[in-house]
Formats: sequence, structure tokens, C-alpha cells
Amino acid sequence: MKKQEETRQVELAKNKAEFQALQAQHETAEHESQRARNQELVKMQEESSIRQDQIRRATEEQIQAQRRQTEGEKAEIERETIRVKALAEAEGRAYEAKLSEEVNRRMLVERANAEREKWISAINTTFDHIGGGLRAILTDQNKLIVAVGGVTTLAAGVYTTREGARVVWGYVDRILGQPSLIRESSRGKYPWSGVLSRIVSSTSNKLKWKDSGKKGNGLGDVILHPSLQKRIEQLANATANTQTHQSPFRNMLFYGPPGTGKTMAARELSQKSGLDYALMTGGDVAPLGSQAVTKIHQLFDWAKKSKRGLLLFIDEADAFLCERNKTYMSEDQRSALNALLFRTGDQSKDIVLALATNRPGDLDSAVADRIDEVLEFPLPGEDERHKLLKLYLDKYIVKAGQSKSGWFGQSQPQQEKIIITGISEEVIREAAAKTQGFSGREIAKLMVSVQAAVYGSKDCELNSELFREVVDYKVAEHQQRRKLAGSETPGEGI
Ligand SMILES: Nc1ncnc2c1ncn2[C@@H]1O[C@H](COP(=O)(O)OP(=O)(O)OP(=O)(O)O)[C@@H](O)[C@H]1O
Repeated sequence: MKKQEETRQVELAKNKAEFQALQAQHETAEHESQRARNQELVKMQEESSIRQDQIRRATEEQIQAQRRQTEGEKAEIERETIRVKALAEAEGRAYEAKLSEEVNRRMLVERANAEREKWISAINTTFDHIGGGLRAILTDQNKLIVAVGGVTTLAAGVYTTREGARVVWGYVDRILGQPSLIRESSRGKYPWSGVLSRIVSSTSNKLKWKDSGKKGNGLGDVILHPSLQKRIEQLANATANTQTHQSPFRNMLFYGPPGTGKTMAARELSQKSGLDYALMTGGDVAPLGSQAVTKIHQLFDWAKKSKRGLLLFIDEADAFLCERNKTYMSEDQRSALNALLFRTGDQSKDIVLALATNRPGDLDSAVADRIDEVLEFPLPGEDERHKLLKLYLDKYIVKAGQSKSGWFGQSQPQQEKIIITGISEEVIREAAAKTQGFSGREIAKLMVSVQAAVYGSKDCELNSELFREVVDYKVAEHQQRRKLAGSETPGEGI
């Protein structure tokens, strides 16, 4: 019994333990599921708050969009109102303008009608008078003569005034139209120079050419070595023929020491070939600065206007046309040179370019490329010096006292006549030998000094002693100058 009781007790304890284990298990499961439910609840709450946020934001955006739309519509309405208002105003103005135009037009028509009426009545009256006058003239012979004379005088007056104005205008145009770069020109000194110079030059040319056959000097007062002189005469003939045959001119380069007759020869050449002549100096271009290009173009435009063709002589050409990549050359000078190259790029039928320089090697290669004829002007040889001495003796001594009458017989201030004794051919030859190395200019100046010495003397007489004295003095001065310049005597003769 006791045993049974114990077994039952054990059984009971066992069941109790099982029950407790089951209960614990159950509690754990319950707890887990509760936690899971809680987590789910928290998650749901979070999701709900996110969704609420989204909804709130969407609502706000919608409200904003509605607000914006409303504002846009309002602005659009305002714009439309303004446009309609402006349109209405414009239409109103256009209408007003049309109205005033119409009023003006009517007023003009009325005024024109009134004017026409006035003119018609004036014309009728005039014709009545003219008719009456004509009848009177035709019936009265005296009146007829007076009328014809009056009309003829009037026509002559009109014609003379017109032609006179044309001549005066031509003169003004030539004088004022001459570019400032030109220092000397055969064009436009006088209004009649065009006609007169042609007559004079053609007659004098004929005479000179005839003379040249006799004297062997076809270049007026220019004394050159015979071979150089011949070359210049040939060039003058060729240039004249070129012009007649309308073929392009040939450009020239004259080089040699100063005072050897380059400018004189160019002047003579232009005269012999029947061309106009204009001289400019290369040194005048640099001071023009930025104006130089315009002036060069002006010069060529002016030169092109010459009907006979123009010989443009550029003295001291190296000052303007020197090598372009020289460092001291300014940008303006370079542009001026380029302008000249541009204007002389093609063979020209209007302009002959004659350049003169003492330093031909300094010229830009493009300039040298434009030259067709190169002529060297050396210092005069003994024969040329002899001729030069005779020429200037004649000019400054022999002709010194001769009276010259100016235009319309006006007398010029007169020089005293010089008495010449003992100036033989031999004395002149001697002077020619002594003046070796002298340029033509120096010989001319020597003779001016002789003249001054004569006028400074008591009797106003030139004898061989005084002449020799001045020559010796000038020769010594020449040597001194050469020494100071430290240069060697350039070669003479050809
Ligand atoms: N061959 C010459 N025959 C006559 N006179 C001359 C000659 N050469 C020079 N002369 C005299 O010298 C002056 C200057 O001559 P010209 O101007 O022709 O020389 P140039 O060679 O052009 O000189 P530059 O190179 O200095 O310009 C003339 O007015 C003239 O009096």
C-alpha cells in the first residue's frame, strides 16, 4: 500500500514536472509570438508614419502647383490685357495719322490747284506780252537788230563764262589737287600749261634734237659721259614709242654719287619722251607717319590722271624704299613701302617710275625687281668737267650782265656786266684737270664762287689769275671736305 502510495507520488511528481515543462515551453512560445507581434506592430507604425509623410508632401506639392498655376494664369491675363490695350492704342494712333495724312493730302491738292491756276494765268499773260513784243520786233527793223545783237551777246557771255570757269577750275584743281608729297611737277603750274607746254616742248624738242646732232648734246644743259647720254636718249625715244603704241612703260633706276645730274637727266628724259614729270623725295615719306599710306595712294591716283603719262621721279629713294626687314624701319614706313609695291605690281601704261639713289644696294629686293633699266651716273670725267666748266662759265660769267626782260617787257633787277680777259681754252682745260673728283654740282658751285669773287673785285673783271685762285681754293676745300668725311674718292668716268 505504501509502495503503491510512493509510486503514485512519483507518478504525480513526474506528471507535475512534465506539466511544468510543458507550461514553460508554452510560455516561451507565447512570449516569442508576442514579441513578433510587437515587432510587426512597430513596423506597421513606421510604415504608416512614412506613408503619412508621403501623403503630406504630395498634398503640399499639389497645393504649391495649384498656387503656381494660379499665379501664371494671373500674369498671362495681365499680359494679354496690356497687349490688347497697346493694340487699341496703336490702332487709334494709326487712325489719327491716316486722318491727318488725308487732311494734308487734300490741302496739298488744293494748293497745287491754286498754283497751277496762277501759273497758267502768268504764262498766258507772258505769251500775250511776248506775242506783242515779237510782233513789234518783226515789224520794226531797228528793234530786230537790237534783239538779235542782244541774244548773240548773251550767248557769247554764257559761253565765255562757262569756258572761263572750266579753265579756272582746271587750274585750281591742278594746284590744289597736287599731292603734298610732290615737290616739283610739270603739271598744273598755269592753267594754260597743258596746251602751251605741249607746243613749247614739241618745238623745243625738235630744235634741241636738231641741235644735238650738231653739238653732240641732246640733253639740254645736262653734261654726261657720251655713252650714258646716248643711253638716256635711247630710253627717251623708247618711252615715247611705248606711249604711242600703248604698251607698258619701263621703270628706271639712276644711281651714283650726289650732284651728278640724276634729277636733271630724269627731267630731260620726261620732256623728250613727251611725258609729264613729278618729283618727290624719299625722305618726305617717314615724317608722314600713319598718313604715309594714304598719301602714296593719293599720289598714284593723281599720277594716273595725267593724259600724257607721268614720269614719277623719287629722289633719295633709299630713304623710303630700303630693305623691309631693317630693324630701324617703322611700321608706318613699311606700310608705305608696301603701298608703293602694291601700286607698281603690274606693268603700267600711266606711270614710269624713275628712282635715284646714292646707295642702290639698300633698296628692297621687291623694289629692285620692278626696275627694268639701271643707269649709273658716275662723277664727271675730265672731258665732262671741261664741258661743265664752259657751261657754267657761260651761265654765271658771260651771261651775267645781260639784261633779261620779264613778262610783258618788265625789266628784271640787273647784274653788273663782267669783263673777261685771258680765260683761254687752256686755262679751262687746266681747271678741268685740277677738279678731279668734283661732281657736276661742285663745278656749278665753283663757278658761282668765281662770280662772287669777280663781283667782290674792284673792276668787276675776270682774269686768269683770279680764276686760277678760286679754282685752287675750291680744290683745296674739296680735299679738306673729303678728308673730314673720311671717305675715299669715288671712281670717275664710265
Ligand atoms: N651732269 C650734269 N650736267 C650739268 N649740271 C649738273 C650735272 N650734274 C649736276 N649738275 C649741277 O648740279 C645740280 C644738281 O644736279 P642734280 O640734282 O641733277 O643731281 P643729283 O644727281 O640728282 O643729286 P642728288 O643725288 O644730290 O639728288 C644741278 O642743278 C646742276 O647745276
